[in-house]
Amino acid sequence: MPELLELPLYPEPRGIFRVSASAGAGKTYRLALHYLRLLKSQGCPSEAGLSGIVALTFTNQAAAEMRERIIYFLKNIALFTDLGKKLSAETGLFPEEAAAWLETIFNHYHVFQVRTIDSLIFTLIRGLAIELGLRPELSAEIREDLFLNRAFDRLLLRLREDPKLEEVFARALFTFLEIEGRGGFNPEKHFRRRMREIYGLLSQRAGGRLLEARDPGEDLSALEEELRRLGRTLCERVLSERGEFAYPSWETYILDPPRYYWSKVFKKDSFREVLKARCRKLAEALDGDYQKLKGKLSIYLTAKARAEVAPYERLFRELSGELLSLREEEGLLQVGSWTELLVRFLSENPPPLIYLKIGTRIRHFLIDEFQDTNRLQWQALYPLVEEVISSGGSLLYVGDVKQAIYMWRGGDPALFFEVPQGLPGEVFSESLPHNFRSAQRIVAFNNRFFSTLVERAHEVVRKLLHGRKPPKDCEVSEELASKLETAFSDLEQEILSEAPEGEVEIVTVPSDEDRERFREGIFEKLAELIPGLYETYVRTGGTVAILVRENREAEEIATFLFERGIPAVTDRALRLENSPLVKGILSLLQYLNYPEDETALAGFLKSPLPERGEGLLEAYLAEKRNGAPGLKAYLEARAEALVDLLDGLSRDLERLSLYELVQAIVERFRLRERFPEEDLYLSRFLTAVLRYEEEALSLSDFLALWEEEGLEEKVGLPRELQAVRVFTIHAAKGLEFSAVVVPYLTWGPKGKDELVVTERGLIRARRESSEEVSRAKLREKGREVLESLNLLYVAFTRPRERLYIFLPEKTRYYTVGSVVRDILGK
Ligand SMILES: Nc1ncnc2c1ncn2[C@@H]1O[C@H](COP(=O)(O)OP(=O)(O)OP(=O)(O)O)[C@@H](O)[C@H]1O
Repeated sequence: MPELLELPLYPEPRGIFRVSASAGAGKTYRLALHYLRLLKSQGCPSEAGLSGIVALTFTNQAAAEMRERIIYFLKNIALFTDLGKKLSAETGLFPEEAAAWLETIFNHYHVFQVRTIDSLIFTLIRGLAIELGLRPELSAEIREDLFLNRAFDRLLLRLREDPKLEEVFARALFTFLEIEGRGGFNPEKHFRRRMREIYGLLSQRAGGRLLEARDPGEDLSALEEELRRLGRTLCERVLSERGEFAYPSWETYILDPPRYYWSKVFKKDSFREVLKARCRKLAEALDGDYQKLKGKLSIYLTAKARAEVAPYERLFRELSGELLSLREEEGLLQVGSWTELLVRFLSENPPPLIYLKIGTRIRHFLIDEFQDTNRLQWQALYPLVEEVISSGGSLLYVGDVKQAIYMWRGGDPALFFEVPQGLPGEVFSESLPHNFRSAQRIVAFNNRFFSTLVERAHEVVRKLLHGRKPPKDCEVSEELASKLETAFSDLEQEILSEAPEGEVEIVTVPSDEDRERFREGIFEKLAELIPGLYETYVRTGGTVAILVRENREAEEIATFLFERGIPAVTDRALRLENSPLVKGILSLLQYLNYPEDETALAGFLKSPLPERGEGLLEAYLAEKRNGAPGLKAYLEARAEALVDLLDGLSRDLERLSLYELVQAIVERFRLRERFPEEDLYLSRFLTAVLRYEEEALSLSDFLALWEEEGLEEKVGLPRELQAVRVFTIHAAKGLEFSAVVVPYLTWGPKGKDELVVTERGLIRARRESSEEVSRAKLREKGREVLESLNLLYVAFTRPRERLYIFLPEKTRYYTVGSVVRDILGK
């Protein structure tokens, strides 16, 4: 099979190219190179040539990096640097051609199609708005949580006039409070959150497809009656034949199976184990009845597991209806629902014109990180790719199924190998054997570690699924282990002899049984390690990353480093709340939104925004004890200029956008001049505000949202930032760092949420559930097992030179930390 780079450029490459390779093998690099070769194949640089090549990535960040990489390569070729010479030889592009393409890109940036899959799908939807029954000006894309909140508010408004809805709502609330036993301090907030989770479960986890409306169907009380009748008959026969139960209480349980469903008496293989040994004959005679009872109980438990949470599904349907109305009335479409809408349309109609129109313009597709694509996205793209291939174009897709970490969002790594099926073109597969990223010792360590993991796949998977004492046979474990073996089969990489030696260090930390000591131990080690790494790498233009599983852990570590004077950023934000200025602006916004809010006013006074605010506040508090008036009245008497300024801002609220308002605050309090060291924070905050504003939020919407998750605001980090990066592994996918520390090896499958989506819809799985329900739950947990191991792989393969793994001396539960201990023989 020819290698991609050996394929002739003339005529243009046609067919399907698949590159699968382990981490750091140069997949993304290869994709960028291929992009350049495709430019070359277009002949004279032109807008049409540029728009005919579409490179798709998974996240906005990845798209931005890909664009940068392509431009960087072209610049190097144009300037004929050493790298440029190499690239020129590999791509066939001459310096003057590269310069001309650069100019074309800058002049026609809007057709420089390096974008996310979602954004392409949205373009398609917009092109089909009329056919889809959407408003043609459809443009606002809005975050799902926000969108759901609005749909939820609309539901609440309808409650009073719609008794049917009221009942649906009341039942869902009952499920939430009574059956699930949730609620907490602020039940409304938690209920909304739960409905968002349910929405996620039902729409995304189910492969992105919204489940059809359906009703539980089974009549629970009839089943209960039937179970009691079967139990009664069985007991009567035992007693009339002078039989005796092994334990007297079992008689009570058998008489009322719906109530005592959890009892061991329903878990025996045969009735012989239920009666005393002397009743063998009788037990054999009644075994058929016992099995029948058990079978019925299982049907009942499955039905119950459904019925208990069926109200959620009904409310979910109402919520979906509201989303639809929002879509129709306001032309809003939330992320995630686009694809479903398009796929549904495609399945009911012949490939629409837009596909043909776009399809004839696009000549080549390139897709990165394909292992995280979900089936629905692929179904939406398929007609377009088919059109491109059958008209002589190409598809190049790259990925690594070991790095599939978005299965929880419907990502389906099995797609990777299914893609060519049905596409009308020749298939070329290639794998890249070398590791270009990591130092020798790191590649050797990962080769050894993960191949041992594969050798012991069955044991590892069983323990992760069931704990340290797993059952001997478990169908789900076997399935998972063989999936793991297949995914990791091509894992070993060749080491480049010119790569630096590098280092892998296992750092022992206390057992995680005592959470507090464990945490302290980790922080102690970080305090020893990070300053040195900061000096060696960050100060000299390199990067140091601490990779964790949860955002919460990232926040905690970043704060800890911050307090020790080491600049640290998380992938979510430059810890905006660390900035007293941002805090002050938020208090002021709160006050402007609701001028009765004296706490907000006090917060603003305490912040560095007003020059003598803190003094004023202290004086006020001292006087207040003697019955002074409210804070605002106090300020009116003592700080007239400040009150005028506030009133001015209140008036501005009417005419300025949110972004302009924040800018006005920055200017009027001269924040940039007074606090130059906070400039970065202010810019970041303004960027975040701008993003929120694009979602057309009012000030109060903005504040509500910020309170919930503003601190998690994702704003791209400046590359040149001199700070330790504390990232989640999800955010670090595709990236690389000079040194990587993995401090918390505590993750593993949680299997925590009792709700599982099955073919039958939403069910509630508990320990005593029927076998069918338990298996569904176990499969769901199995997905988490694979994802946990893939996360380990992604984390260990990010460093270029040094890798530090913090290994707990002992672990309470069987987690990835235990896997590492087992594999390393610790
Ligand atoms: N052929 C090559 N020559 C020189 N450097 C390369 C080559 N291929 C890749 N690299 C470098 O190796 C590093 C890893 O490459 P890249 O990010 O493309 O790998 P990847 O396979 O996409 O990794 P991952 O799957 O972990 O995201 C990058 O720094 C890249 O510039």
